[in-house]
Amino acid sequence: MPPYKFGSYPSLKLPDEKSREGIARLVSKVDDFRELKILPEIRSALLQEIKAHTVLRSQNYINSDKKKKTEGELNGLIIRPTPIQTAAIKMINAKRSAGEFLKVFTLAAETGSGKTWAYLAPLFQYLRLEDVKRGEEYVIVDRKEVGAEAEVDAEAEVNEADEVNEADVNEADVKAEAELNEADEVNAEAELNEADEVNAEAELNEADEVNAEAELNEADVKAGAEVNEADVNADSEAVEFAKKHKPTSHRRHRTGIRSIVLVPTHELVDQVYSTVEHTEATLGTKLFKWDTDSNFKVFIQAFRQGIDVLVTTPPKLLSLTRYDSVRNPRALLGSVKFCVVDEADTLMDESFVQDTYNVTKNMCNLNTLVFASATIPSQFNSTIHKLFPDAISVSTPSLHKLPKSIEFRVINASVSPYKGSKMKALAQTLYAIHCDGSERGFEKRVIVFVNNKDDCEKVACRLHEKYGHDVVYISGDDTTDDRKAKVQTFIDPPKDLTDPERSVLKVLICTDLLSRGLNFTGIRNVVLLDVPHNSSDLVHRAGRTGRMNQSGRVFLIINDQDKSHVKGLPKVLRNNRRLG
Ligand SMILES: Nc1ncnc2c1ncn2[C@@H]1O[C@H](COP(=O)(O)OP(=O)(O)OP(=O)(O)O)[C@@H](O)[C@H]1O
Repeated sequence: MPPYKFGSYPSLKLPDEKSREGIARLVSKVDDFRELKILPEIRSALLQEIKAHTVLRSQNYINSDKKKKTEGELNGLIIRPTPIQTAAIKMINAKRSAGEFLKVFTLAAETGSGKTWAYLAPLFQYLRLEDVKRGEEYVIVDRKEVGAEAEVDAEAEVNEADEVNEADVNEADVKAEAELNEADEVNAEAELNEADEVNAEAELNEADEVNAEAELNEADVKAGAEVNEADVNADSEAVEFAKKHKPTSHRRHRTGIRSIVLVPTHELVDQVYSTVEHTEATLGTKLFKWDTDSNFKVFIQAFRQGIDVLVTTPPKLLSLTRYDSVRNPRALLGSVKFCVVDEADTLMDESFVQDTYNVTKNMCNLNTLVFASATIPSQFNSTIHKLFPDAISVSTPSLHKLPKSIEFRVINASVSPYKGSKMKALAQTLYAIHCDGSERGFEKRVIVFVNNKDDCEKVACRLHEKYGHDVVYISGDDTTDDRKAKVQTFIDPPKDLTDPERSVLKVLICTDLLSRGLNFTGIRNVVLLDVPHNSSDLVHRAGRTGRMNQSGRVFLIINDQDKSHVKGLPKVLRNNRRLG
């Protein structure tokens, strides 16, 4: 078992005020990606990907009463860094002092605030600079070819010294907090390392470890993992070099996995993979998705040629170690330098923590570990700080607030006309959404969350049989493909209606599993049929709408028994307070 406790995370923890203030100052100064220290090709890949796929493109369905934007207008959207993107890029990319090896960050910001790019930009930057330091083949950038972009970049070059100072100030704040806590905390990191060493030794002693035919040769991986870590100064030289050069198409093969993004669900594997995939052509990233439909032989081939970014779930990653040719997890993961644990509070809760721990402990050459989440439960926070006392919190000023763009309504099913029936209240709410004249010309989609998996079917059958709604539900019997197919209708943009006067409503009934991280495109209405078990669940479920400050509505259906649980909620929402 991991050397720490885990739990159901009843309350949320806010980073200390000093560190929040420091980050607010940092964020307020930046309004353009060009002001951030990212390499031009990474910035262009980022802007291109966001422009083409941002949820902001769904404004035509969500605000159907406003003038429809043309494709040209949508393509001309001005993309500015969100607060978490500014803070994360600045702090993760900040220069490290000599001797600093593993750096751990927790990124926390409200749902739909662009956390994926907040960790992907530093990840790409890390990979690119590592290439430079290894002396990969590069050609001098043709400035004319790169054009105005590169020139603007040269002009906008950030004053590196200032930036590092700012980051240092924040880091110092965070460190101060960690020191205060240190007295009453066991040094869990030491325990972790010790446990690792014992494990590693045991593994090395295993008779079948010496397998001449092993597909994954540990020596190769270690060789592949060899980067001049101590030479921190090489970083700034590499930045300068990379600005003037770009990679040739024939980069050297390097066995192993260089970075991993871990997520909790297969749907999220697809989502993150497709974001990275959109940059493949621009950045030449070699990526791999290890998921239910992946083939081991294909994986091994990709591994031998080198994987820049692997997207997977912890249990799936662990499943690789069950193949005869992958006996030693360290041989598999020893080359990983940058790891992201997305939806971190889920991946560190009791359903995942063992697997997350088992994979990360084998990343023995890790340089950067990023935990990203929209919520920081107290227990999660203390776990991270026990494991990594120097972990740096990067969180935004609006953390744990529901996005202002969400209109939140509480419906009491105990009163007339529902007379205690939550089903009646739900059916009535869906009927009202169906007829409200919004999302004109498009199929409307609504997501209904319940607390228990078994209730999905019951609710779906009642809605369909008694009220005639077009409903799909997530069932425990679904295969991964079944589930993905059901969810896809809600992730894709809505279909156009041939007759705009007709209103079509589709309903998805699901549990918390689908509340994490998924970008449902243009979903304007979310219904919570059960009161979520805790603030975290409330934040994530509500956060499937109102993404990137778009408008959205959340309906919470309660009855008299629930009343005491949500007593404080209206006030919190009215005054835009944080959930605790
Ligand atoms: N700077 C930006 N400007 C406009 N749109 C953006 C920007 N950054 C990301 N987006 C878009 O915002 C949407 C939400 O991004 P993302 O999924 O990364 O949010 P998140 O913070 O991870 O959400 P969650 O907490 O639910 O996981 C995506 O469609 C993404 O393309």
